Amino acid sequence: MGDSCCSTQLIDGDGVFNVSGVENFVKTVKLGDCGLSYAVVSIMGPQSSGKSTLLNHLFMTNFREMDAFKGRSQTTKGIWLARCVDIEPCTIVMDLEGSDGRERGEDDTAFEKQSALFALAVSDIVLINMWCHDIGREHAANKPLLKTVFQVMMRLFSPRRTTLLFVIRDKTKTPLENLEPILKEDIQKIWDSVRKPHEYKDTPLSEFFNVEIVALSSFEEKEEQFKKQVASLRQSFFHSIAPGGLAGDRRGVVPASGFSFSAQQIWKVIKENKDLDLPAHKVMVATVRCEEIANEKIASFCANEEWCYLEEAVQKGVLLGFGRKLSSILDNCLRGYDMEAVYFDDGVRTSKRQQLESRLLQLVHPAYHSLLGHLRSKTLEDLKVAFEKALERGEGFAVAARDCTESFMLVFDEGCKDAAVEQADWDSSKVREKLQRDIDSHIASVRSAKLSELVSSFQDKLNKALAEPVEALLDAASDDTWPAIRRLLQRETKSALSDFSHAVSSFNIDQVYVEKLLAKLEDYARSVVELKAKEEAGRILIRMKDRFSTLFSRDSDSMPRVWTGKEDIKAITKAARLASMKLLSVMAAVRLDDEKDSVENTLTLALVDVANSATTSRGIQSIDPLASSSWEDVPPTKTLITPVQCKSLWRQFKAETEYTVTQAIAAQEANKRNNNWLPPPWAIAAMLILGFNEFMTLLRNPLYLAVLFVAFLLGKALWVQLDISGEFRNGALPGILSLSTKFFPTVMNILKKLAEQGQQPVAPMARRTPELDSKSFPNGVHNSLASSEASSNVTSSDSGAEYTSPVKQRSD
Ligand SMILES: Nc1nc2c(ncn2[C@@H]2O[C@H](COP(=O)(O)OP(=O)(O)OP(=O)(O)O)[C@@H](O)[C@H]2O)c(=O)[nH]1
Repeated sequence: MGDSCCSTQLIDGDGVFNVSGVENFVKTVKLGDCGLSYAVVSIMGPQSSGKSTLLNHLFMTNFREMDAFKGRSQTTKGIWLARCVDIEPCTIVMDLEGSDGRERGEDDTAFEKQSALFALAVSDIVLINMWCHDIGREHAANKPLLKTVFQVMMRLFSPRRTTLLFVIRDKTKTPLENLEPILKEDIQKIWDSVRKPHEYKDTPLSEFFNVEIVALSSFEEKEEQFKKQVASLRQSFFHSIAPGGLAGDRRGVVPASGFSFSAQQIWKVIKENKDLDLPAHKVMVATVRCEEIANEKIASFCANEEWCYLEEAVQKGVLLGFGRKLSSILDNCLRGYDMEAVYFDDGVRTSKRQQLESRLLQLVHPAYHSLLGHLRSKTLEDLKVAFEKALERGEGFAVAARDCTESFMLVFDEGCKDAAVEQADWDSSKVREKLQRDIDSHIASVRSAKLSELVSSFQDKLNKALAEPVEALLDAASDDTWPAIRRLLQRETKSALSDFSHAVSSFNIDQVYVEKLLAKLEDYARSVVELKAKEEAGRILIRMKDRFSTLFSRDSDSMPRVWTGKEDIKAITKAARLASMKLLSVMAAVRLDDEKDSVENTLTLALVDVANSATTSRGIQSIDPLASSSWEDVPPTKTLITPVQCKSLWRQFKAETEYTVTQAIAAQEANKRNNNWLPPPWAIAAMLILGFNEFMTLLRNPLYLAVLFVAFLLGKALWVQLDISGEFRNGALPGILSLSTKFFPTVMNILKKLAEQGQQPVAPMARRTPELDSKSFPNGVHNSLASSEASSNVTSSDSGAEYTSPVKQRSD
């Protein structure tokens, strides 16, 4: 109450619109907040007809009035604007420059027409100020004005009814009831005389205008009455926008916040002398204003702290309650728009709202998208951990995979629900599909890792179960070797495959793949055997030699052989070689498929029987069956040792075992020689019979006996000193040569020692007698005794030697 307001010039005398002034005015009187609840009043009338005076009394404004004492000259130039004080709803009033202005000259009616059109376009109520005495006058001052008003009204295309309130000034004693018909007749005449467009030809005046008439006493002469009448008139402006009020027709009213822009545009169109299509104008104003409001809302949304927080938070990770919070901010923003744009054209408002909404959603979509991205990756990471734990707990792979997938897809769906913005129907299915794909690929990779782990653990088991037994079987190399290996392979493979099938059943993988894995495992088992066989084949020569020397050097009870001379070395050698060849034939090929081959026959024929055949068919060129790089009935993939390799191996084997046989033969011969030392028994018997007399003589003669004893001692000393048995260990010839060089020095040495001992005194000799046992004997005796002990130890402990030298045994 009681707010007064300075008037603002809306349009100056030169027709320039005061944009900033009006905007300022709108802000000051808070017109923008009024929506549609406001009324615009304007006043037209001849110059100096007391318009400003009337407005100031009627609305308590402060338009400039002419000083009564200075005479009647123009005070109001252009159009002025003020807010009516204390009138509800908010009413603004425009004071127009007086018509028929002497200042502009008679012909300058352009501004008059323009301002009249402007007032009609903008106002709900137009006051037409006229002198009472002009009523019924042919050349009344207001007639051209009215004509102008009616003419321009046709150009507004306006569907609204404007109130024309005729204010009759300086009323006379003639009652209004008498004046009113005359005035209405005048008005009708003017209306009729106005040229109308075809469509309005028969349109009655009442369709465009609501004509009201009021008469006031003279302000100058009857001021009190004037004031009373004005006060009464003021009452009609209260609630003027209510139906039936002076501004009751609200059609086409521009919302208050658009008033400034609307007035500006209307004036622009009028100045350009174009037709003023008010409905189109209204849409245009609505479009511009709604756009402005939408822009303001977007700007305020961008600056919204809560939104800024959300936007920043979703860059870092998942944010709970995102959808709810964002929806609420968006809702506030849209509601703000609705409130401000509510009075603008429905169609425009709605479409601008949609645009605003889609712009806002566009603005927030990246945040939503980023949130979904975080949600997706977090869900995937959580699934990985949970899946790993489930597997560690021992859950079946397929069950764990299904459960984890289901539960984490549900978590993702919940997250999507939480992130969903009410205003948008964004589709999260693409992200969901991506997550599903990621989960599937993770599970697939874990599955393949677990399967290969499983496969390799079974391979390890197979390796353990097969490698060593196969090695042992191959080492034994007999006719049953390969059948035994086949049985072993079959048994172990069967058990491994059955265990593997059971283990793999929890993976729920398709049967074809399972078959593939089983086949892989089966192949692996075979490959273990094949590899082992190959490895053993690489050591065949050592194995053959081992076997040979074992069989050759030990008897059937595994006792070391002593080559006494009775053994059939040839037969033993043959048997040992045959056994070694058996090894070769077993190792020559991999025989996992129970097929028969002729490797052994070929080898026997070519290697063992070759001597026989060579002797029998000497001179006849026979084809060597081993002169080939492949066996007749063994495929190359299964061949471990080719025939030609067998041949070369056999040659090497024979060469390297030759020495052992030679040694054995030598040992046997040496043994035989040792056993032949005494003459044959018949010779001993003959000697005893024939030499009986000499023998008896010798026994009877102690001197002969002493000589014989000394000769024996000398002989024994020579035997020991020369180590005759040792010298003959390496053969007869080297022994004889060695003995011949050592014989004389040794004899001399013994004689010298005897001579030295003979010269020494008897007493010391007698004293030293006890030591003689240990020192007077040549070193060789002790050495021989010592070495005999040592060698007996060696012989007994060195049971693993290739063979025990019979020569050595004899020396003991
Ligand atoms: N006779 C008469 N004179 C009046 C009345 N009211 C005001 N006047 C006088 O008319 C003169 C002009 O008054 P304004 O109110 O300035 O008239 P106006 O129409 O606004 O004038 P312009 O703005 O120049 O067109 C002043 O001297 C007033 O005292 C009235 O009711 N009767």
